[in-house]
Amino acid sequence: MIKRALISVSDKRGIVEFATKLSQLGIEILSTGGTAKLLRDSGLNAIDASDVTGFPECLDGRVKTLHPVIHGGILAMRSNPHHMEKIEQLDIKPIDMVIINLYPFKETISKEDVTLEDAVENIDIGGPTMLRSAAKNYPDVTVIIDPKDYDKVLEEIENRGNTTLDTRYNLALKVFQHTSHYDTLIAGYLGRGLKTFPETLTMTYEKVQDLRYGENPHQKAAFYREFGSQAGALGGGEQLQGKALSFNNINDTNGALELLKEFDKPTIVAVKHTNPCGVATAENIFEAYKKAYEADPQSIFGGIVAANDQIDGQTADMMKDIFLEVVVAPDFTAEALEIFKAKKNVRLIKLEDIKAKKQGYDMKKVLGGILVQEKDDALLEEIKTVTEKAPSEKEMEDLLFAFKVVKHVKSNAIVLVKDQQTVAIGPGQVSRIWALDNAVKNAHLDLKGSVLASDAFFPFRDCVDAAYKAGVTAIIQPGGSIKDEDSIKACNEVGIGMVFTGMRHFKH
Ligand SMILES: NC(=O)c1ncn([C@@H]2O[C@H](COP(=O)(O)O)[C@@H](O)[C@H]2O)c1NC=O
Repeated sequence: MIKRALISVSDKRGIVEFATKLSQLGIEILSTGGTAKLLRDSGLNAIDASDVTGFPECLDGRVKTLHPVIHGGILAMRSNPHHMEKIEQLDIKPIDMVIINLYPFKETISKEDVTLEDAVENIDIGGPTMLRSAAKNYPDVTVIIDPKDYDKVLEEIENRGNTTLDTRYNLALKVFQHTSHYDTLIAGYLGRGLKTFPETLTMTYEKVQDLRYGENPHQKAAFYREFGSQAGALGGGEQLQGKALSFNNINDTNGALELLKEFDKPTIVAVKHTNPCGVATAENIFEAYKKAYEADPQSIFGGIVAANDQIDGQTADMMKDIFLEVVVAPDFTAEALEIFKAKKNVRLIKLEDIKAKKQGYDMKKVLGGILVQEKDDALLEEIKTVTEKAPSEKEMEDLLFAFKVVKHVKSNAIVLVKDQQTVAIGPGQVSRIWALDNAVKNAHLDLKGSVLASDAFFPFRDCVDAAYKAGVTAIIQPGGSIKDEDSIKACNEVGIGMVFTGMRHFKH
């Protein structure tokens, strides 16, 4: 039977209605300062926690409920005669239900002008302490952290005088999930800007949505977002059309966005299975799309297209000729939206700040652990010409374009570019020459006069020889192989200009 409840809430929405029902059910209500006042002002009979503890609330509310009379009342195991004898001796009365929500720490640190003092003052101490006491003693105590649970709990009390053990267990679990989320936000805020990797790593995410399935239909999945600004991330976008995003849509679109952020001029990135299949820069987004499409008209089918400028009617008109899973852009003209109406299955995402770069770490789940590293947000250390011939200015522009793209292709990766357009991409091979051979073999455009980028050094001269055969005139690569001289010699023999960047970009 629930006889006494303690209510202490920061977010007071719905609490008067809930407390009124509890009161009508004959449950005695204890409460803290602001909550008690609200309940009394609403005509309810609420006993101040300070009257129960015999201690006034003090230190600007830092100490209200931190007292053995409160915690003994919550923690005493009703099935343990020693506990019950003890609390009786100490004149502590059981508290059977605890209804709490915490100081708004997350909302406070979300404010742009938040000060450290403000944030610290919004770290709730007494609330989580009571929540933990009540959740630990779930066999006897009902604990509510979420107003969404008010109705279910009321229904059970109305029907049987108490909640079920099952409900109390689930509410307790919810509490520990909530308090660990709350504490992780605090640790994250206080540790913000630290460049070291902490001894223990706690992360917290909030569910955005359940997904229909994961990478494959037999895998269940959900999408979670991290705390903080979603600027430039998919979570900050607005879906204008189409079915809900799938697991693969989110993963692929993310891959497209990361690559797109390398460019300022109007650029299109088309992605398939997280690898780019066509990337192009042009004077406007239509020309860029045309070039990205022509780079590989086969693979773009069913792919993801990301644009860093508004999609207009002309571009939408061309896009509608094939099936695309997702089109993400900072905006769409009214004409473009009208055209896409005929292609209901295309998911359109408006992401205004698509160029915004994200800080933070990269993480990769491995069996039994997680790898954490800084984001790969640099491009190169230097540009050093290592051959007799230096690349021309135009070749240099294309080399840099190619190096930006190859950075985002799964290793081993080779990218060929001509006129700011990928003309061949060789992703994810276990041998570098295979990546090059695949790129050349599957190219849709003429490779004569193209330039080549490699994500890591050439272990042998074979890549230079194959590149020359394909029509490549200049190469960009990190350098650093003990056989660099062999590749340089191969370039000099055929008049290819090669530059080293001093920076490798493996991506797996
Ligand atoms: N210090 C304490 O003993 C204490 N006990 C409860 N609180 C919190 O005080 C808030 C409610 O305060 P009020 O009822 O005065 O508006 C709740 O968010 C509750 O979690 C406390 N405040 C923070 O630590």
